[in-house]
Amino acid sequence: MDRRRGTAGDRPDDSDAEDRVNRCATAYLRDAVEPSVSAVGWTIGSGPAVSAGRGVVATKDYAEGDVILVDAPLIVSPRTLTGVAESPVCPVCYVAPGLAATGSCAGGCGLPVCSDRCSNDPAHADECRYVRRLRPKTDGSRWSAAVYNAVTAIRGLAVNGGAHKSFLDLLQKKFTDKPTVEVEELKKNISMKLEEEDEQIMTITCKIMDANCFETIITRNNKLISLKGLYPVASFMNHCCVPNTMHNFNEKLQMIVKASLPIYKGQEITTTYTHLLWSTSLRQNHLLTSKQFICTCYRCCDAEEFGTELAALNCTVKNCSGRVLPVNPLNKFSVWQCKECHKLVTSVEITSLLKKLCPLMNSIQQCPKRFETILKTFNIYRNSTFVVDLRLKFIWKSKNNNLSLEELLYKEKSCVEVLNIVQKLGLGQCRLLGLISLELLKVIEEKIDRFRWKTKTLNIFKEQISNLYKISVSVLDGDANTSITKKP
Ligand SMILES: C[S@@+](CC[C@H](N)C(=O)[O-])C[C@H]1O[C@@H](n2cnc3c(N)ncnc32)[C@H](O)[C@@H]1O
Repeated sequence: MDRRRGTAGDRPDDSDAEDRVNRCATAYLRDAVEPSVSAVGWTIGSGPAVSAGRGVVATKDYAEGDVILVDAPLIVSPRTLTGVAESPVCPVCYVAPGLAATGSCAGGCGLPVCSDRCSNDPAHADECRYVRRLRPKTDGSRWSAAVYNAVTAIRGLAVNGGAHKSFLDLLQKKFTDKPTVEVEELKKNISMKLEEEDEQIMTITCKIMDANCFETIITRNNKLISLKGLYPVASFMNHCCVPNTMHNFNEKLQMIVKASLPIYKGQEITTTYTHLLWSTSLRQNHLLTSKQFICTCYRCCDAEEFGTELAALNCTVKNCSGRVLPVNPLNKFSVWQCKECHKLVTSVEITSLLKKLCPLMNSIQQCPKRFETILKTFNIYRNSTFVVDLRLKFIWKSKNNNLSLEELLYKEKSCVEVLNIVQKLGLGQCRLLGLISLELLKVIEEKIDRFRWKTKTLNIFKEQISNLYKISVSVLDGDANTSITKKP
């Protein structure tokens, strides 16, 4: 990838290449998305406004909540299975039938297709025929994990045979000399030899997915299923830890990219490749291992992350109530320092502490009482990224009508704390804001159901509910995976 920064149009080669990218992007959206929503107020290019290589730049102003882009997936596929305990989803309709219930496709491709209907689905016909010809090594009834994990790569062959194959050439590929695991495993688990050209396309497809794919969420049988989606136009959006967009997925699995912050003409349009509430070290680690770059955005440069102190650990010096933060958050070997007693802690000590802390935090179940005891016992900073993560798990997993009053109030407090962090980080109208506002709204409704409030108090709650409802609707409008049913 060309990481040079310069003015778009400085180099004739660059501007030709950018023209081609923009032509392909516009043609793709014209074909794949309804023309009414494919109008563009952005361009793909390089230059001083762009954080790396090519990026998407606004050609007009956008207000919070404005739709910037609706993109359609060029490839959607199930996530790769990493262990025998993991269950596949049907690669045609994406329901999760469970490992035991999963047979293989009646068409003989060795994929865990859930029903005859899916086996006979025209969308599955070409890949079924292709894989069958490769003679997958299965015992006739079991599905093949190797074929399943290669579905993404195999779907790249269809892209190569289609009208928008140019994206296989245009999109960034993960830089690696290592053989692609999915393709190597497929080769070992079929009786026929892969055609050289097919193998090449499959390898390119995997590298493109590694560099560009989004987590695509779909609802099946009331469960959220996480898939991989290649959205060829949105793929040109670079990362920022305070992105100015958010995205939802509609019923057709199209990605709706909206402005989460005001965006001005000439400004780069960004997304996030990590969790918004992870601390800088977690985000940096994720970006380096999965996308091979170090983010240097203004949030990453601020050890306190705009006062949220997500990375902070409590100081272990007796009688000191200070918090320890990295001196240089961009350097993983940086020394850490207590803000109060100024004691220095080496990165080795921090790493060893985090190694003990992570499994402990992961082992904590949903019970807030036990959770609070652990925080005290192990002297964990109550606003650290780990605690935020636990609060979020509790918010997502607990069912309001099953909670004791104490737990319900704890959930309310957790929602408010998360919303405060979202605000401090300046994340604007991000999806998390919509989802947490919706959860808080439901908690307040549950509280109203349980108590007989006086009219005056009720009116305050009604106003709060109405505000939360407005926020959730404006953020989650068109999101196929959330249901905002009740209008207060
Ligand atoms: C999905 S692509 C984004 C488009 C890419 N810039 C291009 O020219 O095709 C992801 C890649 O862009 C680069 N990138 C994205 N955001 C970045 C950032 N904030 N800092 C440095 N590199 C970034 C990284 O190389 C990353 O692997």
